[in-house]
Amino acid sequence: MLLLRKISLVQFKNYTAERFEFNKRITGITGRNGSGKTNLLDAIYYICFTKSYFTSSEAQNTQYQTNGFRLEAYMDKKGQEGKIVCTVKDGKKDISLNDEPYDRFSHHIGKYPAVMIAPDDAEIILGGSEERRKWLDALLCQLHPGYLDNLITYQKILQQRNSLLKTIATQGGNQDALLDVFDEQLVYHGTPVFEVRRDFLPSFIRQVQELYDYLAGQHEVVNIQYQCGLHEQPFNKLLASNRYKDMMMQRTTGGIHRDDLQFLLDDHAMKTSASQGQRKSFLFALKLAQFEVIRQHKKFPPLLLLDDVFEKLDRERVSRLISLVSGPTYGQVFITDTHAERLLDAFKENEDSFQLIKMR
Ligand SMILES: Nc1ncnc2c1ncn2[C@@H]1O[C@H](COP(=O)(O)OP(=O)(O)OP(=O)(O)O)[C@@H](O)[C@H]1O
Repeated sequence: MLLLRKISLVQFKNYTAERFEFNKRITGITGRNGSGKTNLLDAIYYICFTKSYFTSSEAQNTQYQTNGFRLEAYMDKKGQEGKIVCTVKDGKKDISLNDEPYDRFSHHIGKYPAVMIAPDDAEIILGGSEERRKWLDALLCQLHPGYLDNLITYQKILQQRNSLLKTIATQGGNQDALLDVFDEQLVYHGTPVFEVRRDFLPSFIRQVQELYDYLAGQHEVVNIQYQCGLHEQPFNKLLASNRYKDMMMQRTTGGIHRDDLQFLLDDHAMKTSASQGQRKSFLFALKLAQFEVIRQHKKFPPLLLLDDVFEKLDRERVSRLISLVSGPTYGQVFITDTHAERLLDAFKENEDSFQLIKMR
């Protein structure tokens, strides 16, 4: 079992200095709008992923008029204590586990897995392909240790290749040899990313379907299609055949950075055809299936962070969700709501494992 025992937040968003202790499996967090419920979930997400769920800007995570923040958390993973400290000061970020600083933050990710379900998640369906890649990558890097390193290196090489393409366009000259080197590196780091994405989806979609049917209370066929140029040809061939076009466009037009996922409901694009309720059910199914694969892979349940679910789902779906997450396969759950009574009522059958935190 993975349990977050306590966390302290200093100058993190609206928290000047605050400590929270968690002694039950399920923690309800209540308080008025803007009182910091989501920010507390985000701090928990931060110590698991070394970054905020909501923003990549550390300035936005830092309390206004200050120059940094500090998060300190104590985790219990299968009986072993882990002290995680994240600090950002004057733009410099440090993360340590049990007082050992990390050289690369990517090495922390996956050690303390978590799944967040938040209102903005609709962007996974409605937004651009980047949103879907971000979601998939955040999941896969918790399962495959080398995945994130490959992805980071791939992005760096991609940037270098794109600036070389710009230089060629403005200054001319033959840079085929250097492009060959970049291509080789893109293939080396990009192909394993493609293979992990491709192999992951078929079994994942079965879990999404099961959860969708359960939450929606009816059967509708959902599907995820993985769109990638590497289905048709190996990466080196794709880059070679695109080279002329890339030089014209001054950017790399094919590769795993262009991948997308097509979400389907009864064979129609979810983005344009599904109702709001169907989209919400799908998103929850997607996130809970994510939870399930991580649980099976790690052999313990990740933390589950549920933000504002009462506002997002109708009563029936909420009660199915609550009975699911109260069940034995779930671990520590954090759930926010503006109404304390609604939380107490939802978990009244689990009151022995339920703790309520009230924000001031
Ligand atoms: N960098 C920051 N410095 C100080 N305060 C911040 C910062 N970023 C956000 N806040 C404040 O945090 C508050 C929002 O907190 P949060 O989103 O956690 O509220 P909430 O309790 O989840 O609200 P709701 O019920 O509306 O979802 C706002 O009052 C906002 O001004």
